[in-house]
Amino acid sequence: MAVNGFRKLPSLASAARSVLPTRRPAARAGHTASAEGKVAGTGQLKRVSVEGNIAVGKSTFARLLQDAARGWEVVPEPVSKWQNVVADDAQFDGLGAQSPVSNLLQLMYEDPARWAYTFQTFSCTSRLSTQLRPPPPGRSPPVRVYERSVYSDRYIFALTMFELGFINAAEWAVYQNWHSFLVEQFGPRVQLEGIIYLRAPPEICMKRLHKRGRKEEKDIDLAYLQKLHAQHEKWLKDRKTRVHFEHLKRVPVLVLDAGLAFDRDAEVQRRFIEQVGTFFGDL
Ligand SMILES: Nc1ncnc2c1ncn2[C@@H]1O[C@H](COP(=O)(O)OP(=O)(O)OP(=O)(O)O)[C@@H](O)[C@H]1O
Ligand SMILES: Nc1nc(=O)c2ncn([C@H]3C[C@H](O)[C@@H](CO)O3)c2[nH]1
Repeated sequence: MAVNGFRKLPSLASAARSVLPTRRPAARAGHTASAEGKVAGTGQLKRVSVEGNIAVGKSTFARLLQDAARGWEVVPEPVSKWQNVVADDAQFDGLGAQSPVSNLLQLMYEDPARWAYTFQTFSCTSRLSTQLRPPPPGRSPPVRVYERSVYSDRYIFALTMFELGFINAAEWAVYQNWHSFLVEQFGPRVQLEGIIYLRAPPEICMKRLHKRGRKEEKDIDLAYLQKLHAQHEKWLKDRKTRVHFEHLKRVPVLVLDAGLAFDRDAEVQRRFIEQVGTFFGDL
């Protein structure tokens, strides 16, 4: 039975109240070509994450960037890994694929008090491996754009799960120790040179979430999106979240108004690409 733990547990309610060939017309306008040149000229890989609330449009925006300039490579969030957790010793099906043992995303939404900690350890390691993955052969893109990062794993989601009581004090201490240790071990390889914050009211995210209709998310309520929104604002707009990595304290953040129709309005797309190009160029 899919009972939504986020609604069921009282702690939530109370806590929550308190680059490829240029293809698109926007890119053909010439903005990305010059922006791309600026970045490419530095000869150094820049790593940027796109952050924002659930369903704000990160994947949609990432596709826009991917299509905009040859030197921008988008690395998607590894959601399907969370939906299809495979054990190392899993059996192979007749077609040579490993059978998934569970859908951790669904478990986490159904019973967050039981699964939030497990989810955060898995989401974070899968993000780490995504961030460490080398570029495709023959391509050394000047800008890699990640959908979320090991930093939002901690400073948005794990922190929220702790504040809502779904991760207990012992689990939170273990997670933080483990996160700091791993991130410090990988050092510059998992650092970000910039962050793009797609910012929109939670009510808009709720509408988009319903429009997308991902089955695991069907019972997410507005209070949860409001809580995540406040966490994003504190970290990326007010810069009041206490972060534990020196480079992250100074990382430049580009805030974009994601309430706009950047999914279909060519003028908004052109403006966003131009702003992003300038931002990348300045990193
Ligand atoms: N600017 C926009 N205006 C209206 N609808 C949008 C906009 N951007 C995205 N959408 C729609 O909103 C839904 C969610 O978008 P998308 O999957 O890109 O979100 P996301 O931020 O990547 O989600 P998640 O947090 O789950 O990774 C999709 O149905 C998409 O078509
Ligand atoms: N608890 C939790 N921790 C995370 O680090 C995290 N990252 C993403 N998500 C959820 C949001 C979308 O439903 C879906 C796809 O983004 O996965 C997370 N949930």
